[in-house]
Amino acid sequence: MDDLAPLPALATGTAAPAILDIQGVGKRFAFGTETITALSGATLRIPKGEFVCLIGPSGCGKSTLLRMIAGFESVSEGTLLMAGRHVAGPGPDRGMVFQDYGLFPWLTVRQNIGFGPAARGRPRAEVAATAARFLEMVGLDRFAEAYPHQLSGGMKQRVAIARVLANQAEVVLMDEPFGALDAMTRENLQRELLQIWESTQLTVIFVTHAIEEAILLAGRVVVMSPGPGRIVADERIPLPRPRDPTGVEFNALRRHLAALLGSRH
Ligand SMILES: Nc1ncnc2c1ncn2[C@@H]1O[C@H](COP(=O)(O)OP(=O)(O)OP(=O)(O)O)[C@@H](O)[C@H]1O
Repeated sequence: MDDLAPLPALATGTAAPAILDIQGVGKRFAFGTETITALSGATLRIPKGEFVCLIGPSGCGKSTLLRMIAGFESVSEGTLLMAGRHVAGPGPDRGMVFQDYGLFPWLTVRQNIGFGPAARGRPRAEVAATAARFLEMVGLDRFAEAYPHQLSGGMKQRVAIARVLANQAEVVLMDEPFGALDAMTRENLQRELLQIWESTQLTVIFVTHAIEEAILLAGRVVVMSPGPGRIVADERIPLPRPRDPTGVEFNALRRHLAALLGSRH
């Protein structure tokens, strides 16, 4: 792929390669005459198929890390490898889902979902079949010819997820994707996202402020702190799914993560 520069020599160790290998990654921004260190020394090894949540207070560099993985921001220090290759820019193998949906308002739902394959010049029949498959996966067949302004927030977010999947993303990067939705819609989409994740080989990296959302969804929760942004903990969530937020173990994890965050959530 031309957006990922191949390494001169790939490691050939016996361990399964991580789909994302983040080693000592930092990000500095020039801000007027100052330099802001948004992230420092982030190290994470994420195997294919993992569901990882990033949590932490505002300004701890969650979005910055996600944007570097997406290839929207360069890396100031350290190395960031996707499938063994340096990330040098955006690519269809990494899809981003934003809180504000980011749909093309002039395209129908079907056209939004088929946008990536169409833009890459895939044959028309293949684009149509791909769009139909993901329309069905997110339950929006009936709204295929609707425009984004005719959809609810939850439906728009389903389109955004389907668009990323239709583009054959291997890693889905989600930046507080359900933050703007009402509680019931959020719960439905959390459940649907887990179903999609379980039925595919996707790797999901999901940013949230909400401890409960992280424990509901993730196999692993990465806790970050600000000033400068750092990874301060990397916790497994050993509970079987579906998870019960009223359960004793769930609550123990909630208290544990709140203590790590140093706050009273
Ligand atoms: N383009 C930029 N130029 C200058 N500073 C930036 C830029 N982008 C981010 N920052 C700074 O980097 C730090 C981390 O920002 P980031 O958006 O990654 O945090 P976050 O944890 O995602 O916050 P939130 O939860 O509020 O979205 C902040 O201090 C922010 O002001």
